[in-house]
Parts: sequence; C-alpha cells; structure tokens
Amino acid sequence: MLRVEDLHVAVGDKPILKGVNLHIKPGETHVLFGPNGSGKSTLLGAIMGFARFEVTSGRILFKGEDITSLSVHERAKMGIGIAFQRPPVLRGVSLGDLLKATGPEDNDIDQMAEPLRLKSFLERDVNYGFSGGEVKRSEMLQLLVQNPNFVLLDEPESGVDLENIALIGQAVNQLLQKGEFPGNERCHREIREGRNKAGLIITHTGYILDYVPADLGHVLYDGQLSCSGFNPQELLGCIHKYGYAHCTRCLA
Ligand SMILES: Nc1ncnc2c1ncn2[C@@H]1O[C@H](COP(=O)(O)OP(=O)(O)OP(=O)(O)O)[C@@H](O)[C@H]1O
Repeated sequence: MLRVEDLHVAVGDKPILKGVNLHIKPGETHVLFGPNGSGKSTLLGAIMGFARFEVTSGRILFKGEDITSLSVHERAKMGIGIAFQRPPVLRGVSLGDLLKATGPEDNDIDQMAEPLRLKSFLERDVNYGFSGGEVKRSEMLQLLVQNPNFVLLDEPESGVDLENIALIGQAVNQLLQKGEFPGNERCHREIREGRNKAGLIITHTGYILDYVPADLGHVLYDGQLSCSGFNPQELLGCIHKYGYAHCTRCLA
C-alpha cells in the first residue's frame, strides 16, 4: 500500500531523513520508534506531503502510484490520513462543523463522538482549550470521520491518561479495521467486505501496543531505519536493554 524508497528529506537547509526505505502492505500496522529529533514526525509529514518537508531525493508510492509531488489535499483524497503529535487550534471552527465538512452525510457524528467522550465538545472550537488527552481523542474522532485507508499516527497516546488510552486504542483499531466502533456504518461495511487498511504509528512508550496489535517495528536513528522489520514488542524490549543505537544487538 505504501512504499518509501531511499527517501531524503530536508527541513530548511538541514537534512533530516537520509535514505529511508519502508514497505507497508495492505492490512499491516507498523510501529516507529526512535530518539527525540531522529526524524519520525518528519517522515510522517513527508508521507502526508506537508510543504516544509522538502524531498531532496527518493520517492513515495501509495497504492502503486508515485505521490512524491502530489499536494496534501490530493494525498488525503487518495486515502491517507494523519493524526498530529501537536495539532493546531482552529479558532472560529467548531469541532462539529469540521467533522460534518470532512465526513459523509450518513455519519452519525453524535454517536461517533460518544465513545470518545467528545459529545459535549462538538460546539467548541477545534482544540481550543482542549487538554492534552482531549486533543488526542479529537484527532482520533476526526480520522474516524475521514475514514482513510492508510493512517499516520504521531504519538497517539502521549499525554493521555491510563483509562483513556483504551479509548484511543479502540479508535485506532477501528481505523485499522481491527474492531467495531459505534456510528460509522461505512467502516462497518468495509470491515464486512474485508478491505485492508494499514497504518504507521509513532510511539515512545509502546503503551498503545497494549491495545493495538501491530505487525512490524522499526527504529529511526539519525535519519535512517537502523533496525527494521522486527516484532514491535521484542524491539521495544531491545531498546530498553541496549538503547536505540544498539537495538539490533539482541535481534540481528
Ligand atoms: N525549521 C527547522 N530548522 C532546523 N531544524 C529543524 C527545523 N524543523 C525541524 N527541525 C529538526 O528536525 C529534527 C527532526 O524533527 P522531528 O520532529 O522529525 O523528530 P522526531 O523524531 O519526531 O522527534 P520527537 O520524538 O521529539 O517528536 C529535529 O532535530 C528538529 O529540531
């Protein structure tokens, strides 16, 4: 579904990604670990097509098509969605209006907001005054409404309290067709029809893995995938034991 080939990305004049190769097949969930500043969000931003991430060489293919020069809007229409690490506040735009504008008419927004405990937030401006955990739940709700084929999740559980991580996990599973979620009939139809969604999740702690079954894990270190294609839980254990720089030690 997604193929990243020898991707080099710069932000301003600074090279951040220095030859990333990644292949995520339909139905697969991959996890991305790595130290602060190694380029994880840069990789997600480059896949989504944000202009500040300049692809200096390499390419990104989605559903077999080279999307390297496509706009964010075109990529979103092809089925890529992103949940930000630190999403912006949108003053003057209520969450309910945003959700109505981005999703199909047959979505029951109230019903979809209920399990994420966001029904009372629909009248509020997007993310304005939301707590850290509320922002993350709002990101999940926006993605559930958009219903993309491929999701990029940047630290979905960071700042979320222990009880609400389960809600985030449930939402991620719905996005990845690993479980049901109320109010989104289109998603349920797709699950029954067996469509294969896929995703790439950045996590530092791995807490989300307690709820979301993931297939493969990678470590981004100094702009490259230094350790790639391992069981995510085992990889997490190796990072704890040997650190990011030497995590291949117990896996290679
Ligand atoms: N405009 C800029 N000019 C110079 N460096 C930048 C600019 N924007 C981002 N960077 C740098 O790019 C590097 C990669 O950032 P990125 O957000 O991708 O890291 P990350 O792996 O997601 O980190 P974290 O785990 O802390 O979220 C960081 O060192 C950051 O400071």
